[in-house]
Amino acid sequence: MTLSELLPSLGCEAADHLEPGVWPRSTCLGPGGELLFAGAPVSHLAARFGTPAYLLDEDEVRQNARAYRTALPDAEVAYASKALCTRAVLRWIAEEGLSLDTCSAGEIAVARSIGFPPERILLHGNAKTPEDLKAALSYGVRRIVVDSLDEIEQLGALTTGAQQVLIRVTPDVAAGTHAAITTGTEGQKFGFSLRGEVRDNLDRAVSAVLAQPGLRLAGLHCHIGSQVSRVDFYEQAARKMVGVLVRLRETHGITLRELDLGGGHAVRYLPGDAGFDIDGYVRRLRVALAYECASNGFPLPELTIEPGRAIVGPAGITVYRVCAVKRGSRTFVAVDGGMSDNARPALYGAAYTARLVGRRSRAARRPVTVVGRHCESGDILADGLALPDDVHPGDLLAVPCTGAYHHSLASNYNLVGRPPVVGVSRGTATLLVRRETEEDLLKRDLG
Ligand SMILES: Cc1ncc(COP(=O)(O)O)c(C=O)c1O
Ligand SMILES: N[C@@H](CCCC[NH3+])C(=O)O
Repeated sequence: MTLSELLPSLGCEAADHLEPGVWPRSTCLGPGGELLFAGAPVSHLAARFGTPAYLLDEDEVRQNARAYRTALPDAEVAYASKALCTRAVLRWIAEEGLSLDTCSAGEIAVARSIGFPPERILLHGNAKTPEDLKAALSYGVRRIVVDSLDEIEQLGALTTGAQQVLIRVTPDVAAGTHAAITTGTEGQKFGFSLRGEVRDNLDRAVSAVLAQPGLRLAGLHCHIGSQVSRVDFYEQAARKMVGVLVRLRETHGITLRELDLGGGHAVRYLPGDAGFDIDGYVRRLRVALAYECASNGFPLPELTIEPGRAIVGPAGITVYRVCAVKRGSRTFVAVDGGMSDNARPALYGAAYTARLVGRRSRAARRPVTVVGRHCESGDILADGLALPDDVHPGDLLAVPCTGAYHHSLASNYNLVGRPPVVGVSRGTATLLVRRETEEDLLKRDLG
């Protein structure tokens, strides 16, 4: 049954009462201002699981994963688990046939605990610890993406078999995103430089890998950044990377077969945000790769991509309860969460929208600043947001597009326990990660 068929039976109004493009596809407004999320009333979920809580629409995660598989049937799509790494999410990803991009022994442990096939896992990181490398080797992770000469030596010393590696390259493509999540330019910490004069340059990396009997060089990797909406930056990166493959054939006599172009595809946090055109991306990538390969007589490489945010971000919302409303030169609506469950405004100046849920108000709307409970004046969740003037303590607020880099970036600042993750599918809610309690926090403090 499609959502539009389902809406009347749920007593839903048209979904277009919500800001377009930023709420999960299954959300709609029900009677009395109720927000229905994946078929369940958000106020019921808040009563059952408490607030703040991360709610995740399982079907949307699966649909987003499937959309990549459909758009790129001949490529490997590896979900970047740093966006949200829980056992249930990795199970859905495995069932949808995706691969997995991990970046620590911890993420590998979660993948291993649900039996995620190791031949479909990659390990990333600019500073992999011996524990990270050993975890990857002991689970049989198929590809390790190496990021420094030191790592190549350390990995070479740990392997006896034929561990496949990709070399991470700095393609020097600026991705038009926030500086803190731009990862493909010279002068940031990731990848081997294409410049010959620096110590950790690509040619040295290639020679170093080829000199290690336990390593087998399978291909190259690059990742230009995150929350990137312009497809032409990926096209630029793809062209450059083929150029690099061609050059390595000339200089080192090797024809590398794998090309991993990373992730970074943008999502909409606000109605005016650009988002990401997957079909346009696929079209332009195919043309760029085909053209560059054909004109250099180079075989089309096997392609891998690593979207994280675009798969889980739009499938999640966070629900908060209002603790206090303070009216002055500015009106502050303070909620029971904040920068500990959403670090993105403080880290990247990220902007969000929010809406009152669970009741309908006829009061005039006025701009407010939604703030968190933490001891910092920068703990702002949404600014200039139009909320009904009668917003009061006890009200529920929902914030969309919180499925990626919210739970995974959450902290215990001010010793606030991290919120639960609740999976919802067709009206049924399941607790995926429980709320962190004071007991949990005390247990770690050994006095
Ligand atoms: C190597 C690598 N691949 C994939 C990703 C996923 O990025 P995103 O969640 O923006 O798709 C990241 C994070 O930016 C990354 O560092
Ligand atoms: N944490 C960033 C994304 C980082 C991507 C990882 N390389 C964000 O929330 O936007």
